[in-house]
Amino acid sequence: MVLCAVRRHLLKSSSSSSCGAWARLLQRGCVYSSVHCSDQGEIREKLQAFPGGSVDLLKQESGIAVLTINYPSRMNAFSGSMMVDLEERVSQLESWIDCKGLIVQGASGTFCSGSDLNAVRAISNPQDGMKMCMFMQNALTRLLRLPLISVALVEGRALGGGAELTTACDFRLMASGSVIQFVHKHMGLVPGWGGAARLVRIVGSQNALKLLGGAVKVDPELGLQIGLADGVLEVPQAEEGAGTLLQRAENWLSHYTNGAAPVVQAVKKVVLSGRELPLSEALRTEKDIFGTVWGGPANLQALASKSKHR
Ligand SMILES: CCC(=O)SCCNC(=O)CCNC(=O)[C@H](O)C(C)(C)COP(=O)(O)OP(=O)(O)OC[C@H]1O[C@@H](n2cnc3c(N)ncnc32)[C@H](O)[C@@H]1OP(=O)(O)O
Repeated sequence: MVLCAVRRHLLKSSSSSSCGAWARLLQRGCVYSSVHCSDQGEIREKLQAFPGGSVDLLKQESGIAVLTINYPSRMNAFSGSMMVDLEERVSQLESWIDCKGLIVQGASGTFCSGSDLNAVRAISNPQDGMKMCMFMQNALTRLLRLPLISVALVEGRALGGGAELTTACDFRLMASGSVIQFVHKHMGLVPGWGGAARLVRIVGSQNALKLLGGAVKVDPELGLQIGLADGVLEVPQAEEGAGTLLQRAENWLSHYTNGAAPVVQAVKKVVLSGRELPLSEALRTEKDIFGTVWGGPANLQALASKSKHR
């Protein structure tokens, strides 16, 4: 059922060169099945009862958006309303036709300290916990499947659900002094927002077992060593200005997002299909996505310019 859903997303989107078709399909609902999604409205209402902070989206003309987890007084922990915010921002990104890239960051020098423990305490009964878990799994799976190239810019701490959020991006950039830590075991938990499944795919099962079993603090050096981090950025000196780290992340990301939006989106889609579909279906989907860029404006322009790849 999961595979069918993924293939439907990819095939439908590849039959149209627009990002909108892809977006509409994803917006239609859930990443798994209607069973998991039947309670979305109910849990959304419950989550809204735990307000505080916000998740802010800035879409830029460059095609790069910035998503900011913003609740500094709680180290950017996710309140209930922020979980709903996140899902809404993902919907907005799904319908952004010119999207190419996304930077996910935390406000005020730290990434995200997971779920808001005050909200967690209040909804600690198993039924609501499961619904919240599925709500966040759904939102983060859709985030990772966006037809753009995303990077988590980790400054300060990414703890618990914050660490899981980093794995819902294509890349992770760690600022000097930052830490990613799956603290779930210390909380008597395991990841439930899809973070374990994604972590295994990023660092392999041996490393994932070590990180989860030992609640290991991953600093930039270890992050690079095991492949959790894709790059390390020096935190700028105060006199260099507050926006500089973000600018550095934008520069880093631009290596992958330079070029025409349909081509960047197609790159993400072929990689996504390779990652999520069995080989025969991935090959068919790749062919269909190829068809959306073959003979397109960027392809014709490249052919006309007789470019050499030296
Ligand atoms: C999905 C599963 C999950 O995510 S479970 C949640 C996992 N996260 C955690 O357990 C984080 C718990 N918090 C901490 O370990 C520390 O607060 C960290 C983040 C290391 C920061 O320490 P420190 O720099 O000393 O600041 P502090 O403790 O004084 O925190 C500042 C204020 O922020 C709050 N805060 C922090 N994290 C959360 C959280 N997850 N939920 C709710 N509130 C949080 C602290 O309580 C503190 O608030 P206050 O100033 O005492 O009112």
